[in-house]
Amino acid sequence: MLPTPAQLASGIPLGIRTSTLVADTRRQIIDILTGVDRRLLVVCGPCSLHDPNAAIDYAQRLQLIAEVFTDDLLVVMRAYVEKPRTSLGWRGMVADPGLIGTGELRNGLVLARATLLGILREGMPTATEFVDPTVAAYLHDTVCWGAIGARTVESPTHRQLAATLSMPIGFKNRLDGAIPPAINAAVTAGTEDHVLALDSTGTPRNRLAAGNPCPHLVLRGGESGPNYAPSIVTGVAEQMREHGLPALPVVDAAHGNSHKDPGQQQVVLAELAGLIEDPAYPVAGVMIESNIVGGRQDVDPGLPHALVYGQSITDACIGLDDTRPLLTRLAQASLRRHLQIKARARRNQTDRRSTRAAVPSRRGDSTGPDSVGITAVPSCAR
Ligand SMILES: O=C[C@H](O)[C@H](O)COP(=O)(O)O
Ligand SMILES: C=C(OP(=O)(O)O)C(=O)O
Repeated sequence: MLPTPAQLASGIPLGIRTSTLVADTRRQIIDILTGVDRRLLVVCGPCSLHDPNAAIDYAQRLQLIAEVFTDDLLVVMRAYVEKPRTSLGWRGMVADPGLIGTGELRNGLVLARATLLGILREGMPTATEFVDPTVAAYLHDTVCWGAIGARTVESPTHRQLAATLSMPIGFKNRLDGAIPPAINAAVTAGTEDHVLALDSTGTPRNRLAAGNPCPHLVLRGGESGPNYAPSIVTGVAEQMREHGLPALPVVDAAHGNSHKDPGQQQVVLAELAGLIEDPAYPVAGVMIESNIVGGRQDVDPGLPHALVYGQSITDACIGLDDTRPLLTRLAQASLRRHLQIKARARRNQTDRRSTRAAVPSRRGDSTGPDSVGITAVPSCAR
């Protein structure tokens, strides 16, 4: 028998420092997604975690880089312990920690929870994709940002799962590039609903899910091509607002936006940095697939542990040496965007002052909001 979620959590508990980090980061991410916090969210890290030591090592190295940019970036580490596959393939640390397909789920759950906690202990906030709703019951409290991926975005079960989760959830556009299913998912997940869910003792319950506190979109490109062009991103932000979901989208520089090619991912990130400087480009963040060593490798079934340390066994990633300058460039873009918004607000204020001086009878009129691309909107959280 497997442990219940409560049994696993009591063996590998969150401490005060780590649970505070999770709660604070969730709040900060929501503020960024809704334009209250001016920084850029950066979800950055390996495509998947297979080696706990390398994962903690990456977290330590990323933390040292991220702490330099805290004024301009909120860096959250991709800590993906479940992998959705197009067809057959390794399904991640939870399902197959031994990398040989023997399904050691007990070890997988222990290793995944311990690794997520280890990353938090290094001071790095965590991001993951929720693939199996039952697994979510074991890990959700260790996660600051969550994704529902391109392969599951239309699944009612995953939308209901997101409605029960308290971290902001990003919904990816479909593999073929279709965006409306992700908008439908965000609307559904943001709505209160009765769902069948396991409680921490593993007992099935008819639970009233509050709705996700900040459902938003992740534009990951697709078979129809990349989807981070300003016209697409602006359209998505507008549609979300029309649905009463004020969260700005995140752009995934990997996957369909760069054909899983880390060289192309760097090109996309450089382009994104240029776009982000313009306050009219309404994005809250970017996603990067990065690892200690760039590229990818196959697991040899006969020698599953003869692997290059710190290199992906799923999608090819950008190496950390190349990730550092990209984060520097994104921080610069985030700062420039902020300075442009401030300069524009100052110009608007001066214009209003001169209008008032010219038309003294309009005393008492409302000045109205500044006309900048990213304005503070009410928080998603209810
Ligand atoms: O992010 C990782 C992969 O893109 C995802 O798990 C699917 O991979 P696959 O198409 O190789 O199965
Ligand atoms: C599988 C992933 O992404 P997508 O759903 O966009 O393919 C991922 O981010 O690991």
